[in-house]
Formats: sequence, C-alpha cells, structure tokens
Amino acid sequence: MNTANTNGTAKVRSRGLEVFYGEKQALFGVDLDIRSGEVTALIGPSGCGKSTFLRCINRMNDLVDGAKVNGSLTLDGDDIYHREVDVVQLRAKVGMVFQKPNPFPKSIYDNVAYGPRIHGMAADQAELDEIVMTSLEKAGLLGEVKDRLQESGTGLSGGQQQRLCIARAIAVEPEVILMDEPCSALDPIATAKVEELIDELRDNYTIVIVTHSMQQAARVSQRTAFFHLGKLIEMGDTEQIFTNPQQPLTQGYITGRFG
Ligand SMILES: Nc1ncnc2c1ncn2[C@@H]1O[C@H](COP(=O)(O)OP(=O)(O)OP(=O)(O)O)[C@@H](O)[C@H]1O
Repeated sequence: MNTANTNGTAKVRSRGLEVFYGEKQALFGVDLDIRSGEVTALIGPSGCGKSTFLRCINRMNDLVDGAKVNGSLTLDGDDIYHREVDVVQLRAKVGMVFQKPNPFPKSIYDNVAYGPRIHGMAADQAELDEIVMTSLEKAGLLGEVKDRLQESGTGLSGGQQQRLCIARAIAVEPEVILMDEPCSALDPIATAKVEELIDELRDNYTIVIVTHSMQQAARVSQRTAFFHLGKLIEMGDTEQIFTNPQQPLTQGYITGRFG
C-alpha cells in the first residue's frame, strides 16, 4: 500500500481502522491521513467502504445496530471513539451533508438556526440573525433566499436545498465537513454550484467527500483515496492518482475497467 499519505499534519488520522457490521467486515486496517485546508475525495466501486469510513469520522455508525469499530481514529490527535467523547459535540465539530438534500420541514431561517439554538451559540436574536445570514452567505444561498427566509426549506429547488443543508452544517462552526455523494441527486447546474462552493469552503474547513464520479473527484479534491473491497489501496495527490496511479487496481478503476 502507498503510505505517502502519512506525512504532514493530519486533521483526521486513522490507523488500523476496521469496521464490522455484525459478522461482515467492511473495512480492513485502513491507515489514512486527512489534512486540513484541502478536499479529500474517497472513491472506489460500490460497496468498497467509502461511506463506512466517512461515517466513522462523526460516529454515524454508532446508529447502526451491530456495527463495531476497531483501531484508531483521531481528530486533532484526540480519539474519536474514546468513551468520554460527547457525540453531540463531536457532530457539531464534524458536520455532515447527505446524498439527498434533507432540510427539516421548517422555514429556511429555522433550518439554519436549529443547530446554533441547540448549542446555545447566540446570546440574543440579533446574534442568531447574524449567524443565519453569514451561514447562508457562505453557502452561496443568501442572494436567492433573503426575501423568503420564513418560507419552508422544502419548497426550494434540489440544489438550493443542498446548499441550505450546507448552510445548516456551517452554522454550528464545524471544523470538518463530511459529504456523502452530495451532488448525486442534483442536475448539472446545481452540481456545478455545489462544487464551486466546496472549493470556496476548503480554506476554512477540512472537507471529505465520497463520490462515484471520478470527474467530480478530479474537479474538487486535492487528495484522493481509492478503496477496494474494504481496503485503502492508494492515497495521493488527486492529479497523481488520476494520471499516474501506482497500483494496478487504481489504474483499472480510473480507466473504467471495473467499478
Ligand atoms: N448498515 C449496514 N449493515 C450491514 N452491512 C452494511 C451496512 N452498511 C454497509 N454495509 C456493507 O458494508 C460494505 C461497505 O459499504 P459502504 O456503504 O461503506 O460502501 P460504499 O463504498 O460507500 O458503497 P456505495 O458506493 O454503494 O455507497 C458493503 O458490503 C455494504 O453492504
């Protein structure tokens, strides 16, 4: 395996990470470093464990009955799976955006204000307004919704809903944003907008994106990790992975021979 991924400062670091769903092992000894200030893409054929790895980072796998995680996974050097970790706080630090936009059946304003309210981040209404506006702005949505903040979030277009979900994630000031195929339900124009947004956000957040689209990985990420049958096969600079992969399996996947 290529271990060149283990240099530099890692925001998220896994060592020997294994995940089981009951008897089924989904990840085998994954050593992977995710750096801040860049976008890391996780690619590989269906069922290779990309989403499983992603969901470990904010412990979404805790919600799956019978799921078990071995090995080490750290955020800024702290064990994500330590028994004293407050999972609610962890998920505020490590936000998530899902495949299908899933705004709450609430107003646009309340969707974004939800997290800050729960975490008591605003001292008064003016401060909450500020957080909501700034988050919508950062998500590139403010211009489109500023006159309809009290309308339902579910009434927006799919692409707008996804940017609303990104605004909702940003509102609690996360350090890491996990995105699980965030554009797969979007049309090409909405996809382009979300990709542009990912690029803008990478200076301030560590972003990890699972994608089925190699074109998307090439467009939005600086580093790419290729998984196959639960193993990390290769990790490197995105350009290198797509132009000069070191492993035959990576080569086979990116040239469309399987997957
Ligand atoms: N909740 C679960 N219960 C049992 N097995 C699961 C569960 N979730 C995933 N798996 C299995 O773990 C393996 C890895 O799944 P995972 O969803 O991480 O793959 P993936 O690479 O993200 O796939 P896809 O691209 O299809 O989403 C697969 O074999 C899958 O069937």
